[in-house]
Amino acid sequence: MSETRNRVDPYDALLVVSFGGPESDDDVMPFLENVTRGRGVPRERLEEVAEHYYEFGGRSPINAQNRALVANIEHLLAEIGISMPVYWGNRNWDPYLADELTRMRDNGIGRAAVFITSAYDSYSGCRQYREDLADAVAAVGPGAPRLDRLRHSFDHPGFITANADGVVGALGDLPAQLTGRARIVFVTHSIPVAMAETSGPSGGAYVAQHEAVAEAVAAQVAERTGVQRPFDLVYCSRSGPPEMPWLEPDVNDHLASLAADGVEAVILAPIGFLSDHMEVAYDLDTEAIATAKELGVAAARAATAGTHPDFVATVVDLLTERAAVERGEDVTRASVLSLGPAPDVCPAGCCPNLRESRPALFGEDAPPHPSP
Ligand SMILES: CC1=C(CCC(=O)O)c2cc3nc(cc4[nH]c(cc5[nH]c(cc1n2)c(C)c5CCC(=O)O)c(CCC(=O)O)c4C)C(CCC(=O)O)=C3C
Ligand SMILES: [Fe+2]
Repeated sequence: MSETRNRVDPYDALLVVSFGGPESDDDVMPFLENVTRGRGVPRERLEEVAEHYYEFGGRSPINAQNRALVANIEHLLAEIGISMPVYWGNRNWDPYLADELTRMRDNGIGRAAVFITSAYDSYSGCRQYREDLADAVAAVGPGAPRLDRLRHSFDHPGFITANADGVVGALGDLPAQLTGRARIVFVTHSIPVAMAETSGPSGGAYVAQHEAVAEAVAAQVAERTGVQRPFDLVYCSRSGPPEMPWLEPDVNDHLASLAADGVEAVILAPIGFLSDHMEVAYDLDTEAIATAKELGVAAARAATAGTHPDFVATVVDLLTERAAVERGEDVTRASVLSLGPAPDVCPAGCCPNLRESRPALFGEDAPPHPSP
């Protein structure tokens, strides 16, 4: 059967699943303790990160971004004639996953699609969400909605275009005489090298996916501006104990080496973040921008995919795609990278938890749904 893409059956709802963030000073430490429980993050690192949040009044931008994303998805669904509720739950802060699943159950939601606000493969960006969802479903028990995870969005044309738009927009923020010479510095969250090496179905997916996105975004920017700009992929927000290797170079060190090479202007393009998280607000907009200023390098930050219309449409497209798959139709998957698309269902052992074994949804190794 060929596909019909304006339908969402068999799903009763969409659940947006995110990281969560604090909204006041009093939330900050309990939030950080939730995030780092059992993760071996040194106390000094926690105190340092807490200061970043306090500088912003204890409020991360992430929740407001997610509320806006949900509102935009609801709006687009209504516009294309689909009536479907959209829920939102977080791994690390209110509204928590189990509470949201309980609310869905009470509203009669039997089956829901899950959009995770993380575009790439890694334990932190994929399996950790899947494990926390398995815990939340088990906590709700029989009657919890059945969940299917939408595939990762990194290779979707809407994600690439949203990020290319961000870079083109930021070029306009640089002094006019420098835009032609600006280098694009793509930035993502650093992760432990061991996590990167084991990411995805056969390892190395985290870096490979980011490299492919960087190349595609840079190509689109070149096409639109008529200037072929050099680009790099670098990392921010390193955590963990100092003796543990994490992905490098750090964005600040990289800016110093670019300055030493005579680079006069850069665009910081946070392709690793779907919206303006604290890493973007602090590590890039505050810290890296200050580093660039000290070095005498002109710098502007590209917008994240956020609520860009093409990205909102990406979420809805992934939803209608998966719904068609579940109805047994043959689907065409929008994908612009030679790597993609990522699978709907993760192979067993994909993005492993290197610390302990926990049940995770959405994989060939997923536990059965609690029976009624
Ligand atoms: C790959 C990745 C993503 C992208 C995928 C995704 O989006 O999920 C991501 C997102 C986020 N990370 C976030 C915040 C934090 N991450 C931390 C710690 C860590 N992140 C890691 C990786 C990632 N993190 C890792 C390997 C650690 C070390 C501890 C561990 O192995 O788990 C810590 C502890 C303090 C510190 O160590 O920095 C905090 C506070 C927020 C919310 C920001 C806000 O409030 O706006 C978001 C969206
Ligand atoms: Fe993180």
